[in-house]
Amino acid sequence: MSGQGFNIELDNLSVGYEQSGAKPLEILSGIDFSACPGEMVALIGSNGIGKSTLLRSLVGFQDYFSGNIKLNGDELKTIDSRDVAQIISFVSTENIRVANMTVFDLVAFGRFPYTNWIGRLTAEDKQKVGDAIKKVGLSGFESRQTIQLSDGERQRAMIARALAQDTPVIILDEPTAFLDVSNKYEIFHLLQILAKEKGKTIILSTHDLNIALREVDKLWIVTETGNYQGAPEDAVLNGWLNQLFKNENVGFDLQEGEYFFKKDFKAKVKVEGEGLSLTWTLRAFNRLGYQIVMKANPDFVVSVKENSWTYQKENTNETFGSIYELLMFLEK
Ligand SMILES: Nc1ncnc2c1ncn2[C@@H]1O[C@H](COP(=O)(O)OP(=O)(O)OP(=O)(O)O)[C@@H](O)[C@H]1O
Repeated sequence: MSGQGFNIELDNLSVGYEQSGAKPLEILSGIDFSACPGEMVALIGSNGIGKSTLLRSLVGFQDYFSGNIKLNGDELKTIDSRDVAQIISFVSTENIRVANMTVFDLVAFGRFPYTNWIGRLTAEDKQKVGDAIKKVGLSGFESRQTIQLSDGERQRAMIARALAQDTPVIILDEPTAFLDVSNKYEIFHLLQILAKEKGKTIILSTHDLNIALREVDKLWIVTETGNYQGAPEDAVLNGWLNQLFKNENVGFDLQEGEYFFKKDFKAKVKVEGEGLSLTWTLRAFNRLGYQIVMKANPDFVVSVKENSWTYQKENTNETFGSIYELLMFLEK
């Protein structure tokens, strides 16, 4: 199946949980999303909105209530589970706590849909396992026990297991949750290469919105008021990202392409200068809740030169050698 690309279509899908003695608990409904081969999709939404529930339904780990999940036009429910394992691999936060075994054996588990009943690996299986370990940057870790790995290394090993499974669709639930920022970017980049070079359909849930906005082809957005899909730039321009959080203090900066926390302004500042020193001085004032003004009467003015920051207010004129010193002066 690995050579064939797969379209995924969710049509008026409703997902949730059966509850004994009570009516079923619907978590998400009216979901109309799609993804095609070569596309990397990020599923985003606030904590507890139902991202994991949706992904678990998508891989067949739990039943959905109504609507359709179609893989190349075939309803997921009608596909044999062994065949599904050759179409979709799944990396979840739950199976991160794996039993202790070597990295090689963990990744080799990815070959289970192809091995015979005793799970013997062929030379081709072993090569795919080795390639997957190399791709996630874990060469040299093959015989390391999984309990001797950091959270980030274990996360990479789980991704390698999905790569070894060599399916046309890879679904990952928060694959970058435990990683530092450089590793987050590397994993996004690696998945993007897999999508583009191998035509895989990749769907991942994430809270790393700023990275997702820069790296993925499409967003699936679930909110309390509606569900949306489109390019990250469509999401920004249509205001969908503003609906993600109930917290009215969190806003989305359309120019910067980043979320920010709304604060009451402390004072109005006019900042003069140029280049990177100016950019980062403005960032610092933003962070501390100063309103930056161009024309309105400022409460004070700061002039920025390469390595000096001069504060001017009425008769006071003070020069500082760093942003930190300037801020200490202002905040005291
Ligand atoms: N087995 C279960 N039975 C009933 N409700 C559940 C079950 N598992 C999760 N839920 C509920 O379903 C809702 C959605 O949970 P889910 O884990 O899908 O959210 P999520 O968007 O992935 O959240 P997060 O970003 O915090 O990981 C939550 O209210 C959760 O409490």
